[in-house]
Amino acid sequence: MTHYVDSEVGRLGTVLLHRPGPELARLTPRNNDSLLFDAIPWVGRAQEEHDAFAAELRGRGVEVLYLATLLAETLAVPEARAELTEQVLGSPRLGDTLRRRVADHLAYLDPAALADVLTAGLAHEEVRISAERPGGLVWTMMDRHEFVIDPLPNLLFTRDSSLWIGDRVGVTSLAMPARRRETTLTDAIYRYHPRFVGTRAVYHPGLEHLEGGDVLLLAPGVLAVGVGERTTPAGAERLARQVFAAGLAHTMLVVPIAQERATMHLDTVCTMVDVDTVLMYPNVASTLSAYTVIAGPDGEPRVDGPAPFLRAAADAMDLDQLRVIDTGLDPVTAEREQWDDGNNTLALAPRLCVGYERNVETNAQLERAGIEVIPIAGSELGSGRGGPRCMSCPLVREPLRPPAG
Ligand SMILES: NC(=[NH2+])NCCC[C@H](N)C(=O)O
Repeated sequence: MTHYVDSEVGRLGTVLLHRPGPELARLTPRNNDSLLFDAIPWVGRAQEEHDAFAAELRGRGVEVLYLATLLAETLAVPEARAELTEQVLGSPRLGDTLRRRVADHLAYLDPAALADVLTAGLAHEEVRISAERPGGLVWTMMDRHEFVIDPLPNLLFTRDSSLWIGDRVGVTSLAMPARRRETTLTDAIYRYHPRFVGTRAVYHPGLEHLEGGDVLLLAPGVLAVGVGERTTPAGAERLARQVFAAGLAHTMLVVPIAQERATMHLDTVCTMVDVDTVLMYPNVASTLSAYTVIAGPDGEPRVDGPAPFLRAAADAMDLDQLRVIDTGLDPVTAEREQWDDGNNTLALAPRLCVGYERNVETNAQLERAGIEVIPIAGSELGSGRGGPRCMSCPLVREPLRPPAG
C-alpha cells in the first residue's frame, strides 16, 4: 500500500476521518472551553452531518478510513494494546489504588470497547468501585464531574494529529493539553496497524510543537508552515530540518499568524483550491508575511525575509503570481465566514473542493472564480471551530510530481 501526498490539490485518493462519537457527549457548559469547543454539539446531528461529508467523498471515489476502526484493529495487536493501556495508566493523577481499578476495567474490554474508552474517556461513575474493590483516596476525593481518563472531542479534526509529506507520515506534537493524548492513538495506528507496515516517519510527538492544520503543501517540494497559537518557531525549524534531511522538500515558508482562537491554524485563513490558487481571508491577505527557509549547503536551514507571503510563495513555487480568491465581500461578512471556516476548504482535485454550505458569500466567490464547491452542512460539526480541511487527513493524493524511482 503506497501512501503519498505532495500537494493540497492533487486528486484525493484516501483520507482519514474520525466520525464523532461518544466523546462529543462528554462536552458540558463546564468543560467546553477547556476542551476547545465553542458550543455543546447535538451529537446525533453532528454524526449525520459527518456521514453526509463522508458520503460526498466516497461518491467521488475517495477511500474513507475511519480512525476508530483503525484504532480497534490496532488494539488487536498485543504490543499496541499494552502500550496504549500503559500510557493512560501512567497518568500521575491516578494514584496506585485507582490505577488498579482502571487497569481491571480496561483488561476486560474487547478492542472495539477499549477504542471507545481511549477516545471517549472514562467518567468517574463508570469505574466499578465496591467495598471489595475500593477506589481509594483519589477516587473518593475526585469531583464526580472529573474524568478518570479525559475524552478527546477534537479527534474529529484528524488534520492536526498527523500529516503526510511524500511517502512519510508525521505524527505531530500538539500544543493544547486537551489534545495531547490524540497523538498516542495516531502514533500507535501508524506503527502497529498492518496497513502501515514499513511506513517511515518524518515527525513524532516528542519533538517541538507542530500541528497539521498549520502545514500546507503548496507545491511538490514547497511547504508553508503557520506559526502562532499552536506551532512554534522551534516546531517549524524542526520540521524544516526533518523534511530537508529526508529530501521531501527544498523550501519552507514560515508564516506568522495572529495568536488567537479565530486563527489557531494557518488553514483557518488560507487553503488551496488549485495548483496556483489560494482561498484567503481578505483581512489578512495583504499583510501576511513569510520567512523563506531553505537547506543550506551544510544542511543547516538558511533563513531569508520576511517578505509578503504571496510574493514569497509565488517565488518558491516558480509562478509569476499566486492567484487569490477572497472569502466574503465586505469585512464583516468576511469575518463571519472566516469564523465559520469559510476558508477551510478541502480540495478533492484542482478546482473542486468541499466547503460548509453556510458560507454563502465565500462559496459564491469560489464558483465565480471557476472553482466547484460541494456544499456540506456543518452547523453542529463547526461548533469545534473546524471545517472540511480540519476534519480530514489525506493519505493519498494523485502526485503533481510522480514519485522518484
Ligand atoms: N486544522 C484546524 N484548523 N483545526 C481546527 C481545530 C479545532 C479544535 N477545536 C482546536 O481548537 O484545536
